[in-house]
Order: sequence, then structure tokens, then C-alpha cells
Amino acid sequence: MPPSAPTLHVGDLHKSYGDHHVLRGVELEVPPGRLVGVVGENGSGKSTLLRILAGRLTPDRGTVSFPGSLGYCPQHTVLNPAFTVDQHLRFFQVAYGLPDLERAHELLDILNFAAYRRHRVATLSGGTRQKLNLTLALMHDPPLLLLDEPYQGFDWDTYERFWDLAATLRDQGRSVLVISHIAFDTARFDQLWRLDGGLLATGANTAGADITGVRTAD
Ligand SMILES: Nc1ncnc2c1ncn2[C@@H]1O[C@H](COP(=O)(O)OP(=O)(O)OP(=O)(O)O)[C@@H](O)[C@H]1O
Repeated sequence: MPPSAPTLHVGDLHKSYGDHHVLRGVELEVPPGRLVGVVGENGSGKSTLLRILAGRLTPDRGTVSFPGSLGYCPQHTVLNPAFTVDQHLRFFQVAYGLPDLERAHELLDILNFAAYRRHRVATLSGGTRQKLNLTLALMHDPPLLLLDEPYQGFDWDTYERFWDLAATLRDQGRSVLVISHIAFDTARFDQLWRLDGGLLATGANTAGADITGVRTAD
């Protein structure tokens, strides 16, 4: 594969719920080493799009292709309250076929929740559950990351750590797609897309300047 080939390619994606046509021909390419944002109003279809890209939902029409594996951090955590953080890591280690948990433990340190390793999920705060949710999406170091508002409930320090982590992954050549609601997040992205009327359009930052293509010189 040539280095400039997109990690993710999405063509003419359509999805309806009954007669509610949510996605109406979404086109998207995400190259390696790019941190891409998707913004849009509540109900515009952002989570629907990400769930389709992650293979959790079948589109009515269209294509999604990417080489290799992906990491998906859904908006709502899918954790088992009866199990500890460590037990979740071990389940996912088996599922991903990882030889060790070195990267997972690194992520626990980066996201600052290593102290909770032996705690059951039922006893964790919402923000700490979300840290585990994100760790489970990243621990196998996939080339493509699909993150649906991954910092919900994070304190400010962890929120900043998340963006440092996302930038590091981008710099290491990963493709990172983040759904965001927060207007001031938009400056963090190399490329910004807005989901509106079922279509993706190039976005604008809060100052109104088009930031799409900031890192697209390659
Ligand atoms: N399973 C479903 N059945 C019927 N309608 C659905 C279903 N899932 C989503 N929808 C509808 O599809 C539209 C898009 O929903 P989606 O959750 O993708 O939007 P979103 O942009 O992620 O919203 P938010 O910003 O509030 O998270 C909404 O009108 C929602 O009510």
C-alpha cells in the first residue's frame, strides 16, 4: 500500500431508521497520521455513522473499507459492572490475542487510573469507567481509531492528557477519528467535518475559518 493511501475509505453511505433518512450519501477518506473531527447537531447521525464504520450497524447502502484492525470507543460504555478493571483488561487481551498487557498498563498510567485496577466497575465513577472504555479501544494499538466523544466525564487534566495521547497516536501514523460536541475542541483537529442533512461537509472552526486541509499538504 502506498504511504498516502487512506486508512479509511467511506463511499456513498446511506442509513434510515424507518422513514427517517439519517445518512444520505456520506463520503469520507481518512489518511494515515491524521486527527480528524466530526461535529454536528444532536441527532444529526454522528453515532450512527461511527457505529457503521465500526461494523456495529449495517448501512442500507454504501461501502466502508480499511486495512487491518480498528479500535472503537462507543459513546456509552459496554462494561460488566461485576468485573474489575484488571479482569476487563485480561478479557480483551485474549480477544485481541495480545502477548502481554504492557500497552494497556501504559494507558492506565497516561489516563491516570492505575489505582483502580482491582476495583469493580460497579464502584467506579462515570469518568473512570470512560477511561477504561477508552483503554479497551486503544490497548491493541490499531491503525484506525474511532472515538465517540471519548472524554465524557473526564476531569480537565485527563481531558488534556487525552488530546496529548490522540496527537501522539496521530504522530505515530495512526488515523484518529473523533466525534465531538465541544466547539473549542475543533482547533485540536487536523481536519474537521460537519455532519449536516445526512452529508459530511468540510467544517469551520469557531472563528469561522475553514480549517479543513491544515495538514493535507501531502
Ligand atoms: N435505533 C434507532 N432507531 C430509530 N431511530 C434512531 C435509532 N438510533 C438513532 N436514531 C435516530 O437517528 C438520528 C441520529 O441519531 P444519532 O445518535 O446517530 O445522532 P448523533 O448525532 O450521534 O446525536 P447526539 O449528538 O445526540 O449523540 C436521531 O434522530 C435518532 O433519534
